[in-house]
Order: sequence, then C-alpha cells, then structure tokens
Amino acid sequence: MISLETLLYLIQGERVLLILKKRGLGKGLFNGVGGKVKPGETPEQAVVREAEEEIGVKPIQLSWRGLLEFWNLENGQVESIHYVHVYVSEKYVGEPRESDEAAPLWFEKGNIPYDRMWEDDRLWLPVVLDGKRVYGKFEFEDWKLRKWIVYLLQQTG
Ligand SMILES: CNc1ncnc2c1ncn2[C@@H]1O[C@H](COP(=O)(O)OP(=O)(O)OP(=O)(O)O)[C@@H](O)[C@H]1O
Repeated sequence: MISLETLLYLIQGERVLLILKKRGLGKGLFNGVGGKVKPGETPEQAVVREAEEEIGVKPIQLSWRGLLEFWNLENGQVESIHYVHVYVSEKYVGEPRESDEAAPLWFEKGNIPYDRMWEDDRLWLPVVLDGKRVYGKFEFEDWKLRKWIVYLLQQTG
C-alpha cells in the first residue's frame, strides 16, 4: 500500500502544538496533526481538513517544510510506503480542542517529547522547527527504524 499523507505543526512563538493520537497508526504517541490525503484533494486541502477534524482549528497560512518517505518492511517485504508532506502554520482560526482522534498539547520548541514520538521525528523535526526544509527517507521493519537518510533542502525564496 502506498499512501500520500500530511503532517502539520502549529507554531505560536516558541511553542509547538502536538497531538497525542488516541487511535490508529501511532496511537499513544505525540505527533503533528495529519493523516491521509483523500482522492481529489491536494495535500494542502487535506491538512486543513485534518486540522479541523482532529483539533477544530483552521490553518490560514501554510508553509511547506519538506517531504518524508516512510517505508515499512514486514518479513523482508514492503508492507507500506508513506509519502508525507510536512507543513507549519503560525496563523490559524479557532482554539485547539480535543477530539475522538487526538488530544492537543503545547510544547516549548526546546522541550519536544521525542521519547514519546516516532523514532524518526528527532532526526528531522528539529530542522523544521528551525525554519528549514527537509527531505528524509526512513526504512522501518515492523515499525522499528532501521535505516535513514535526511537532506537539508536548499531554501528558495
Ligand atoms: C513511521 N514514522 C512516522 N513518523 C512520523 N509521523 C508518521 C509516521 N508514520 C505515520 N505518520 C503520520 O501519522 C499520521 C497517521 O495518520 P492516520 O491515522 O494513518 O491517518 P488518517 O487520520 O487519515 O487515518 P484513517 O485511516 O482515516 O483512520 C499521519 O499524519 C502520518 O503522516
């Protein structure tokens, strides 16, 4: 299965909004807001929809921060490949609230709970929170991280 997905980090000054996922892939871990892009949607439309569904806020300015590939292998076979567009937003409407899917929580940029997040996050999220763009490819076996490569993308305009 190959899927196109999104991740969004709301930023307020020195704080970042993460969600504690209550169900699905990554349950019990903190992550950005996000999910799968549905047929007919652009990644930008999908990430706005996910923010509304998961925490009840509408981002009104998105900044694209990179592309991540997550490959998961099971018994030496590719089980799934996830292409994830990453965004940050400093402008949104509404106050983050809890939903069936997610509980939102603010963290200081210097105090992100990496030990309660996906293993790859500590390898690229600091770059994104530093205002830069990344490309990363991460290979997992049974969702345990085995190999990775991360590039800093050149900043264009
Ligand atoms: C493996 N390392 C990883 N590191 C960081 N983030 C990861 C990730 N693997 C998946 N993610 C993100 O986690 C969300 C899952 O969302 P997920 O619940 O599958 O999607 P969606 O809300 O559409 O779910 P339904 O299928 O409708 O239940 C989605 O943002 C996706 O990009």
